[in-house]
Amino acid sequence: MEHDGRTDEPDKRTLRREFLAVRNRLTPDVVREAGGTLAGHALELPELAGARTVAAYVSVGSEPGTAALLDALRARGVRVLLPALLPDNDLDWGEYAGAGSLTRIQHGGKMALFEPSGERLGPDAVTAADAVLLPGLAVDARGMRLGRGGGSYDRVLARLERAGARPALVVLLYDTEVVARVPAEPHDRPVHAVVTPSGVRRFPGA
Ligand SMILES: Nc1nc2c(c(=O)[nH]1)N(C=O)[C@@H](CNc1ccc(C(=O)N[C@@H](CCC(=O)O)C(=O)O)cc1)CN2
Ligand SMILES: Nc1ncnc2c1ncn2[C@@H]1O[C@H](COP(=O)(O)OP(=O)(O)OP(=O)(O)O)[C@@H](O)[C@H]1O
Repeated sequence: MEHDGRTDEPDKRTLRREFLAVRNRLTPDVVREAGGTLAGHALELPELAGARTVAAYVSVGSEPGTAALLDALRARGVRVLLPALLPDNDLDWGEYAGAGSLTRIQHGGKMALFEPSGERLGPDAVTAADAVLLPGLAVDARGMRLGRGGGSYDRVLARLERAGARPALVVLLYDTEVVARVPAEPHDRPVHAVVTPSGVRRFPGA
């Protein structure tokens, strides 16, 4: 296993590759079923029960499915914001207006994403969210999240902090992705909870 030379921990790049390899072996049925179960748990979170605006994302490939969750939130009357990737990996935002309102965008060599086709609200729109649902590849006992490596959500979290916004931060993962420890850098910020198909785990120190 590769190391970053500074600690005993495997580096982020190595870990991302390992977690992605496990995800890529999941069948479409497992991915869909996990999404349905996960949506049920997420919808019971008190942080989401009172939320008027939720920043979420449209899952792709073998990410735990978010389609059921997005539609359930919208049916509740929640304003759901979805990200659109900018050239520098920062995120712009637009409102979710149903599955038909999404456009598949291939960003060069990066993964293809489904983005809102309506009005763009600007990167600061996320500061209006009462809860932010984050993608990731793993989370540890402190709530530190291993992301995809683009730094998109690191920027979102930094922007929330600058604005003095304190939304609930919830990462959506598979059970095997909740681990003892992931490497953390000074810019990394912990999340408050993780939702997996088996339930919710909170990180009180976050
Ligand atoms: N479904 C979904 N939507 C999402 C994310 C996500 O993880 N999942 N994002 C999460 O931030 C944001 C998009 N940010 C991204 C940033 C970088 C790459 C990217 O470069 N991907 C390449 C190579 C990564 C690498 O260099 O290792 C790839 O996936 O092949 C993709 C998305 C917003 N939307
Ligand atoms: N606030 C920020 N503004 C600009 N770049 C940042 C910020 N925070 C982190 N970065 C940069 O983003 C890159 C990716 O960081 P990191 O490896 O922690 O990604 P990640 O947390 O796994 O990804 P993501 O945040 O997209 O889920 C690093 O080069 C890092 O320096």
